[in-house]
Amino acid sequence: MSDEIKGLNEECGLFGVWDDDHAADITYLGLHILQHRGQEGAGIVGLTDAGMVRHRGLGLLAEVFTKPQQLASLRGRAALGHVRYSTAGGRVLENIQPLLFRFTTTGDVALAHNGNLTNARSLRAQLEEGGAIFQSSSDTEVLMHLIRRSHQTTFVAQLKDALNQVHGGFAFMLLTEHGLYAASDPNGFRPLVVGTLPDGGTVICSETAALNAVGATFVQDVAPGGLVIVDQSGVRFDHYTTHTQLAVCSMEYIYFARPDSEIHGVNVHQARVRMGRRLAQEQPVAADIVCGVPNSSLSAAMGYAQESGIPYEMGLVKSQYVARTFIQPTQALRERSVRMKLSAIRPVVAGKRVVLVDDSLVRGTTARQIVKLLRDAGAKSIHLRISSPPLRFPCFYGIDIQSTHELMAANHSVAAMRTLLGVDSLAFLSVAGLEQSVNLTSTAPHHGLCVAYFTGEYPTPLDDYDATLRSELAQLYINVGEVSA
Ligand SMILES: O=P(O)(O)OC[C@H]1O[C@H](OP(=O)(O)OP(=O)(O)O)[C@H](O)[C@@H]1O
Ligand SMILES: NC(=O)CC[C@H](N)C(=O)O
Ligand SMILES: [Mg+2]
Repeated sequence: MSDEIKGLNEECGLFGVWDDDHAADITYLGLHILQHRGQEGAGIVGLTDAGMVRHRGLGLLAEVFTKPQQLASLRGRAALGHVRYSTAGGRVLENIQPLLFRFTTTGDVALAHNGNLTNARSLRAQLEEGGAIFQSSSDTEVLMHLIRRSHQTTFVAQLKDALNQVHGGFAFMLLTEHGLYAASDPNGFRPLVVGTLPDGGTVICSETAALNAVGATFVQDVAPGGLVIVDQSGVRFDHYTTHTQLAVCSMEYIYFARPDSEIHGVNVHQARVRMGRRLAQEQPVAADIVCGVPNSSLSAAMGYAQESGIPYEMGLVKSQYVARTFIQPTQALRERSVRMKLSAIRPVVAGKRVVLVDDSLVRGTTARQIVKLLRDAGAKSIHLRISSPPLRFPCFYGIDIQSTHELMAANHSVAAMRTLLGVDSLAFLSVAGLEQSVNLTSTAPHHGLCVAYFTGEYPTPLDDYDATLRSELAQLYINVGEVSA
């Protein structure tokens, strides 16, 4: 499996329904709202009168479900869906989730996962040694093998046993004939929420935006270490461990999640506006206009403009029909899609001193292209402001950066990046500024956020990834303090 671990992928979206006649259709709609979380593949398993039926494929949801019959065949009172962006295991059909396991004695199980397991490689090696035969190369599958090998006697006890053996980032959902189950890792890295449908059914999914879209009412976030069990007796909020410490992925607030979602009570758009405001306080500059980089930085740009008093302008336009660049799998594809995706509005930027606000700088592809666009359109000066701290360390909990090699800020000082990007000034939000802007009500370190990609402080041991990271870091230029040049 190690050869197949990709360095350039990110997260996934989960959506499950229990006890509604339209479970599969609702799941389809919910996945559509979560499409931004994964574009490599999609799948839905429906619990039908004829047992569990699955339809899955590579590509966007609309590319996978092309005929009404594909969805109709999944109809029943429960369903589980997934949109994938791989973190471990290749972009091949057998890794597209939900994974479906057929058991003639105990009934079928569908499994879906958002996150990345840090000890999957070593667990798999042990399991294979013991005779396990895997059907995929994704990290996700180890959970099912651990469930089946558990000596506990009930499914819930076996599941808890298995959840205590996997490490890293996970929001897991499982569907059986008897219930829908959802679990969050002990740090709650990835978002996962529970809602109620108008007719009393239950929805569990990655983001509240998907609850809203299907008319469900938010009930609560799945707690770190929590296990939610939904079956004929209702919804139970249980847990598999009490050794927990909230460390929500801060990149969810910065970039991944939809602005209309709420994670642990914090609206994503409003958090981004506060990041922009704080950035304006920390890194002011004299300029004529503030422009965001559509889409994800528009909230932060608005915040920067509000706080600085510099007019907010639409300097860049985005084509609606090009997918997110950050999660395109190769550098060549990323560069091409940035060019196809954005263009400058010449009369807005010509002759102006522009504060360009983006939410993150990963490889620098987007910023390099935009600077060129703005210069070509006649901008007088460009002051790039990033509403997150410099990304200098990889993530092993589900974001698509598993190596320092591709991180611009891990390989260059802020001053060197300013020159490489061709901007007049460059500055980032501080880690404290980020934490206070998100403003989670948590007493955990970093106000309940994971900021490992900025500070190198990982909330958990890195298991299978530890040795590689250490050797990479030993070779790097990293000066963690500096945020402006
Ligand atoms: O430094 P880079 O490697 O270019 O990556 C960073 C960029 O990628 C993301 O945008 P993306 O275009 O993926 O999505 P968006 O349209 O939602 O902002 C992010 O918002 C930055 O703009
Ligand atoms: N991005 C994700 O959450 C991916 C889930 C899982 N690690 C996979 O690669 O399929
Ligand atoms: Mg962007």
